[in-house]
Amino acid sequence: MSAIRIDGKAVADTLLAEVGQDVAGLRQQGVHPALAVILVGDDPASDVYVRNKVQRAEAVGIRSLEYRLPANTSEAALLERVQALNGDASVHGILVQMPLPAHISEASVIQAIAPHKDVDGFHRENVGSLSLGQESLVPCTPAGCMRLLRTVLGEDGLKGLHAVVVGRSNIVGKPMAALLLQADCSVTVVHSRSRDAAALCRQADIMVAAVGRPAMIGADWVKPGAIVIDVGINRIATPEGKTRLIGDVDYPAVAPLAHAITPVPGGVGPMTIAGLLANTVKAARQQTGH
Ligand SMILES: Nc1nc2c(c(=O)[nH]1)N[C@@H](CN(C=O)c1ccc(C(=O)N[C@@H](CCC(=O)O)C(=O)O)cc1)CN2
Ligand SMILES: [Mg+2]
Repeated sequence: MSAIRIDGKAVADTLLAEVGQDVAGLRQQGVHPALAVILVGDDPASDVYVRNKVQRAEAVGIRSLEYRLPANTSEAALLERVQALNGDASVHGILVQMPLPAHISEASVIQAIAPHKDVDGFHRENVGSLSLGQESLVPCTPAGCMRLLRTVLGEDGLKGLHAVVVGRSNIVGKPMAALLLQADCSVTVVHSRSRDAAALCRQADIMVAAVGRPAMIGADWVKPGAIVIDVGINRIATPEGKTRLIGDVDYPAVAPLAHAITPVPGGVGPMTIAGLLANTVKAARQQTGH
């Protein structure tokens, strides 16, 4: 039996429809949610993500402000832009597209965003609230993974399961582990220094792969019947001289033994932008008391 293919595009479309209704309701009450998106430099993938964020925001009725700054923008100039947006009460969400050019400290920029406008959920105040199980703006990709898991397992279906997160990045691995723990999973985080990573992964009822290494997770890493969430988005060359996207999971090898699995593309990726817009609405509500 082949696995359930978790359709992230369909789940994201449902979330976007909910966000659209929330935005319409807020606008009737005189609140127009607004998202500022800042891109520094001309990385082609970032350019596409930013364009998609702005288009999707507008499609659900969120006002978007787009700032495209040259690659040689100084850290001071970027911080100045962030401070100006922090002080603008008509802007509810601020997002700085990552990665930033090497001469700019991502950490400094993230900490400069007002926590209540930090719709990526990367600021230490939001990270701290998440790990304490308190209300916060949650990073969009891990929040999206949780929603996909609940579509398969139901609202309470994660309780007591063993979840293994592969990767310990600040933007996916760590917040993912915190969210799974909050859902009453037993959580293991596997990383590049873990001893016998494959054996740890084979214990997983739920596996979330977020390492950025194409097809690293093969069939011998996965317990039959596991639910596999693939966060990896790796662009690889094809023999025909083109490129294509693949995940961190070897999909053709793993799908036959998993209970459910996300494809790449069309799995976790679409949830990221939908989650961002949901966070923008949440931020607008919090800031306006609606
Ligand atoms: N400030 C941020 N920077 C980055 C984030 C983030 O959440 N906040 N995440 C990634 C990039 N990203 C959004 O910014 C992102 C990545 C992928 C997708 C997506 O929809 N992927 C599709 C495939 C798209 C394609 O064909 O290229 C999929 O997986 O189906 C959306 C958003 C790093 N930076
Ligand atoms: Mg993301």
